[in-house]
Amino acid sequence: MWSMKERNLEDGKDKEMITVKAVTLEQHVEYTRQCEGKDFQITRLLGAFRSCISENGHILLKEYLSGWEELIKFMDSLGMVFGFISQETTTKINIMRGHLTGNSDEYHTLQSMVRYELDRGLVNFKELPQDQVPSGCRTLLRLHRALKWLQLFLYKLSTSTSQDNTGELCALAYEKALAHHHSWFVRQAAALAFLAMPPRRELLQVICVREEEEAQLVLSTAAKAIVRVYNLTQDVYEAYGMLELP
Ligand SMILES: CCCCCCCCCCCCC/C=C/[C@@H](O)[C@H](COP(=O)(O)O)NC(=O)CCCCCCCCCCCCCCC
Repeated sequence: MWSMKERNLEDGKDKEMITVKAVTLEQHVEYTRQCEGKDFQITRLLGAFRSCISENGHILLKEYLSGWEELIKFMDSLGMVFGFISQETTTKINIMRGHLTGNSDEYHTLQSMVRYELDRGLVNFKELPQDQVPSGCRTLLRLHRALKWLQLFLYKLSTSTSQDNTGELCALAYEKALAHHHSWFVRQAAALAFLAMPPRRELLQVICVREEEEAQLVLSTAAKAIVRVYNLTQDVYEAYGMLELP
């Protein structure tokens, strides 16, 4: 049933799809009221990553960072094992917030940030001196790469079953999207964290979804919203030759 509607969207008959989705997503939002005590809510994550795209396809940095802050809440709700990943994410967000403070016009969108930092020679195309604050371009690139991991993981989770091991899904997405950007030490630490991933059913409870169909809808909708953000960001980094900033 779900995949039939999915195909309709791909065939361009998106009106019916959006109506069906809106109703079902509404039901999910209604249900999430029962989870209001929880810090993390995937609908908030979805909201942030949807609203961070402006009408002209620019990435709004404040909203983008709010999406990341939701992800930090999610990691924190999973326990201490994920602390180093959450801490690393927080460090990157704080660098970005530091840039935004007092320069809100220059750092309003990804596009304005890139222009501003390039015009002033603030982007290091060679190794960064230890005492220098990393540029917004370099810092956001790290988050951007991790977003690819998230997109793959959410997609895998949406198409998986209760028999699938979530840690393995994490590891597969990690190998594909992120591992080659990380040192040996970080890769070992990530592999250990993946072993501690809760089973799918528990994960769905954290995400606040009840049943399979709802899980597929919510996860795949979130994955699609993130793909859009990822692709727009990737285009900018590619256009300016900044995909490998050290
Ligand atoms: C909850 C499961 C979390 C799995 C996360 C998968 C990614 C794991 C690798 C993270 C390693 C973090 C350690 C530090 C890495 C840094 O070396 C490295 C490079 O930075 P540098 O160039 O400044 O040195 N930093 C990074 O790559 C930034 C990593 C940011 C990690 C963000 C992970 C977000 C995970 C969000 C999980 C949410 C799942 C939601 C499901 C509904």
